[in-house]
Amino acid sequence: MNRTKGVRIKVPASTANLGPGFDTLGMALSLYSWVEMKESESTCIRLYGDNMKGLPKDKNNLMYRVAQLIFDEVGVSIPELEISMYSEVPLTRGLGSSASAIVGGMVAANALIGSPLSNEKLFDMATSLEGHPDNVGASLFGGIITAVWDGVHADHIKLEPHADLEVLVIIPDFQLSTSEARQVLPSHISREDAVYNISRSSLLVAALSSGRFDLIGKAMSDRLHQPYRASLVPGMVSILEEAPNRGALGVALSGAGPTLLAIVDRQNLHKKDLESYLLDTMKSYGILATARWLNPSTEGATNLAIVESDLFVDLIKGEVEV
Ligand SMILES: Nc1ncnc2c1ncn2[C@@H]1O[C@H](COP(=O)(O)OP(=O)(O)O)[C@@H](O)[C@H]1O
Ligand SMILES: N[C@@H](CCOP(=O)(O)O)C(=O)O
Repeated sequence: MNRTKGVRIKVPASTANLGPGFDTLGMALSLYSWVEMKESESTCIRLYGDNMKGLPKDKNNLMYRVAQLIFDEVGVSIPELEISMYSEVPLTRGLGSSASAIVGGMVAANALIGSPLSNEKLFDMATSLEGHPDNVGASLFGGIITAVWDGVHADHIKLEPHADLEVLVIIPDFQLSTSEARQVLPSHISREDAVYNISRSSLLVAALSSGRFDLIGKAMSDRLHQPYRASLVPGMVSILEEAPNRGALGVALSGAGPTLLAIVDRQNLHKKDLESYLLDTMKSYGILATARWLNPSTEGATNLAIVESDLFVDLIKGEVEV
């Protein structure tokens, strides 16, 4: 087996669901994590930047655990690893931090042993761990992905985001774990609501593929998860209703929340007004939030260069180890 000295991977964050595509649609975003991994005499995990605060730095760390899943799958033994990670992705805000860590750890571990596993196999393993393919698929493949998971295998098709699509995320200053935001969901839904979502999710994929910006707003409406999660995200209901009148092409809860996402036409001249409206509305509900203008990331983790390196420090530009 061809083992390289060390590997470095860049992984995009993600926004899952895009409204109606619960557990199905995802889009990679230009907010990144970097993971460096190499064999070591004893395990050492270094985490850089405020977003990494509180995460375990021993063999319980998610990235170490997913790396061992890869080695077990291939039948190699590398029990001791040096792993470094720097991430721009805030934790538990609905921007796919866990998906980034899973994908980053898996792609890095696979690369470390000469990439014996295909991207499709990594996708199956990552989906099995995360429980749904939307956010891991976006981080792994980039672009907009539509995915299906049958409990064993995940299939996907990647759409190239239109060059005029820009994304505004409003990140509240509180955390909401995906597991908590899934607990409020009902286990059964009516046929009417199922039809409502199937039709809009299909329309959204078609609108995104064909550049029909005029239909994105209508297509991003949802009855499967957002109404049930509304009580967890103050201000969300007002924003979902009003943001399309303030210049958003469409608006949704990002992943399991609490971040809200607006899809915007890059040419829109009133982007600043939209941002102010969203921040002011959150504030009126007592929520402080940060706005970030992002782009869809067309490249996923697997498409970016894997380099030999043992100088992670180059990359982190003075970020402090936490
Ligand atoms: N770099 C990382 N290393 C280890 N664990 C991580 C990392 N990033 C995220 N996690 C785990 O994922 C959890 C957040 O996942 P989740 O609740 O799904 O929210 P998110 O929307 O950010 O993915 C964190 O509390 C932590 O347990
Ligand atoms: N489909 C999932 C997506 C969760 O994404 P995350 O980025 O919030 O972890 C859900 O809506 O629960």
